[in-house]
Amino acid sequence: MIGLQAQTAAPPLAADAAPIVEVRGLSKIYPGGVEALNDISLSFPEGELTTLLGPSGCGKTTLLKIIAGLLQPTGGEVRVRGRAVTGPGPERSFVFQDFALMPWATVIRNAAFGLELRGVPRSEREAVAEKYIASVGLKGFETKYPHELSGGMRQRVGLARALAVNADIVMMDEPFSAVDEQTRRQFQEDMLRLVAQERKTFLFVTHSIEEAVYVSNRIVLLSRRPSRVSEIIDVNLPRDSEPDQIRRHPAYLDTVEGIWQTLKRYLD
Ligand SMILES: Nc1ncnc2c1ncn2[C@@H]1O[C@H](COP(=O)(O)OP(=O)(O)OP(=O)(O)O)[C@@H](O)[C@H]1O
Repeated sequence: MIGLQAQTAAPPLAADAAPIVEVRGLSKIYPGGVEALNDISLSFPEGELTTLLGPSGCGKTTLLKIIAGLLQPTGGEVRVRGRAVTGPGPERSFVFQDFALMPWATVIRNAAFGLELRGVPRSEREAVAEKYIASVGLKGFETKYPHELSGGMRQRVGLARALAVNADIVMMDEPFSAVDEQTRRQFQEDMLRLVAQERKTFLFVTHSIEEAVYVSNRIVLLSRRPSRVSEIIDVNLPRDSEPDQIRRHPAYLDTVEGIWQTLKRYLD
């Protein structure tokens, strides 16, 4: 099938890139006995966007939070550039589902907050924040407060904050779930531009197969809880085409359909 290749197929883009994050034999049993992950092993190539896709409640957020160092696994380990993860680190940033903005702080302060926590002087951190506020399309909104922004704009502030700390790995947990389709598509374009320009590694969680196929270099399909890796798909789309052309391209349509056929098996 065009655009849908098992990991063992001819080396696509993703297979060429060195892994920046390695997950080995990861398991997570929550207190109370919920087994979220069971022996997950995965590697995430540097400079690419990998999406975790799977049935609701299968453990995507759990996996992302363990990689972020926000949650401890029950078994196994995560390595970033070969070093074991024991907690959060400056090379990883996390965009939360609810963006976690401070309501009493302006856009620029919110965007610069990660740098403020690191003790970066105000003028310096605001200069960096300004750059990323502009890059997510919010130039002119620096002095606004979160309640003066739409949901999509608040998400952009969350993204600007994650980018401003200049982490190599940006993790995003369903960042587009609460916005309208138009905003969502605009955001997808922003993200593709950032992946191309910033050369960062993005780890992305979404419920949308179409969104996953549109933005990803690689998609990891997870099974029902306790999650295991069901399939890894390298997405090869004509990225230099217009968005509408990409969404009509056989490679895009075949990949969406192939994933749907796999995920359907996990639905009750
Ligand atoms: N703190 C917790 N304590 C106990 N169980 C939890 C906790 N957090 C998550 N779980 C359970 O672990 C499983 C995996 O949750 P997780 O949020 O990682 O899944 P998900 O794939 O991100 O879900 P969704 O697609 O619905 O966002 C779920 O059954 C959830 O109820």
